[in-house]
Amino acid sequence: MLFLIGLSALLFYALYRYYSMVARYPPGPFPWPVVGNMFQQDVSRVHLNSMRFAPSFDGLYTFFVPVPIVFITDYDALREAFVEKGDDFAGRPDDVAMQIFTYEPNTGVINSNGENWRQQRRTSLQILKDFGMGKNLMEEQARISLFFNCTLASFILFLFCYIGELICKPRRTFVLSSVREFLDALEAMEDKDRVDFHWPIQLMVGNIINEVLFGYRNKYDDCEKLMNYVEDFQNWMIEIAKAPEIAIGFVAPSLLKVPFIGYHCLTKHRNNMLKISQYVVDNVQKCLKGYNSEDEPSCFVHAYKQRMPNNEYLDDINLISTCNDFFMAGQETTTTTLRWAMLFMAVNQEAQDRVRQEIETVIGRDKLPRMADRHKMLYTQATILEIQRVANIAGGNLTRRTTRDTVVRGHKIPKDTFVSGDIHYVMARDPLFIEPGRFNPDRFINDDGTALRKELVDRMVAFSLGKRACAGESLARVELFLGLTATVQNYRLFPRDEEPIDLEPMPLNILQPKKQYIRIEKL
Ligand code: HEM
Repeated sequence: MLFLIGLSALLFYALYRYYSMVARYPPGPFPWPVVGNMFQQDVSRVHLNSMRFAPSFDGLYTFFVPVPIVFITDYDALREAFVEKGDDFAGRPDDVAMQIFTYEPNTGVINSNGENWRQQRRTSLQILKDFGMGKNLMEEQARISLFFNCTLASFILFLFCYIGELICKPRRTFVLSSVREFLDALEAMEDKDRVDFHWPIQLMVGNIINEVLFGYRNKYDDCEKLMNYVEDFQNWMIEIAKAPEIAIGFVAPSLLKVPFIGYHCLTKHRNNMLKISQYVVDNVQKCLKGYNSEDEPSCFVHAYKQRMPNNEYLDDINLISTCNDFFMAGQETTTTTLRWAMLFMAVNQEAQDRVRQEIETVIGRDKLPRMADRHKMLYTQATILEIQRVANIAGGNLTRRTTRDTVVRGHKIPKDTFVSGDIHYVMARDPLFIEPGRFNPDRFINDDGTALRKELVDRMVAFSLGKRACAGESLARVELFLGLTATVQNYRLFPRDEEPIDLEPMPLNILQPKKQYIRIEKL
């Protein structure tokens, strides 16, 4: 009897402790002791979890798997957390997933923390900017209008500066060269009635990041190593998604120290990642052999190396890890979005015609589109926003970690809590997206057709928000714009009569379309 009373008291105390812990987090679906909400989630379709749970809570909820993760599902709450309280949400977890994915602990951009992350991210963004990604590419427009407005003296000064810059800093055309090769590959296809865009897009995007990082492109008929990297990486992602044993590392990280458990839950998967990353390591090392500190850097590796003497955080391991991050993050995301783009264009003939009409008016048929043209192409911009919104490729966003105790929407969130900014849910369910399931680029354009609707553009959060938002956004935007417009300028895309297009994504972390074919017609 005494034993039973003692056991009940212990049980009661354990329950009290558990639910006291639960009460420290924002409310969410009821968690059961020990297992939390683990059995309430759809592991293969994590992006659908918030569809079930978010409507019952006020923009954020906690899910225990069994460690607590706070999901932020409302745009304003996401802004409050990631932008207004950006520093509080700028951490990444140091959990088993991060150990599997990172080249070395706390190196590179995606998974590092603190000052090392800040320095790697800042340096990478500066290098990309120097190479003309983002703003610089768009400056051409401003220069041309300056040409007509200035006085003679300032015009001569401007001309000297402009020519000087052209000589010293030759404008790189990483993206355009790869887009041209992509069009050549389409041209060379014999059967245009049955085109799978996967590999042509994958190689275009892979070559762009390859050239940015290592200074060279793979020829289409000699790119086995790049293709192996892509295939191995995809298989590895599928393997990880189907490896329930990794969950042990989340539930009881201390068990990872036990050799057998540690090997199966962590080391085996990590070793596979290191094998795949050998492509990046080899390329970085090859690139470093050709480095000369006196030369103008022609690729990311050289530019990073040149900065090393002036920054104690920049070293060879961080260089490899950062290249690894950019190579990984820079391929599947943009490739998947462009693959969806081609399918949406084939399904939505009217939208495709309107994009082509705009290309013909602004650019014509004879030259390839440039980023500078984008500002005159409102409908095309709206179409790309809508493609990203409907494709909604991030099944689960990268997890953040709170760096201190903080508050969102009046709910306390303790330091070191894992947080997921549920960008998938925001793009699929924000009330400003009327009929969210319908592909409708016009939703992004104001009533008189003169500008984009800022409040909706802000809610297209595919690149996430705040200090940890996508570091490759400017490059990705260039790839999406040039990849899509160059295709539509040169080809008409149709569904095949005998094969309707399937817009249901595959259940992976990055929501890819299923393998399928469309018909293209040269213009
Ligand atoms: C359509 C294409 C892309 C999409 C939708 C996308 C989306 C994202 C998202 C959602 C995140 C996580 C942000 C967060 O923690 O809240 C992220 C992070 C990141 N992305 Fe992208 N991305 C794309 C393309 C790229 C490209 C082309 C590169 C590299 C060239 C890149 C490099 C990175 C890096 C390095 C991070 C980590 C940033 C950090 O932790 O500071 N991404 N991206």
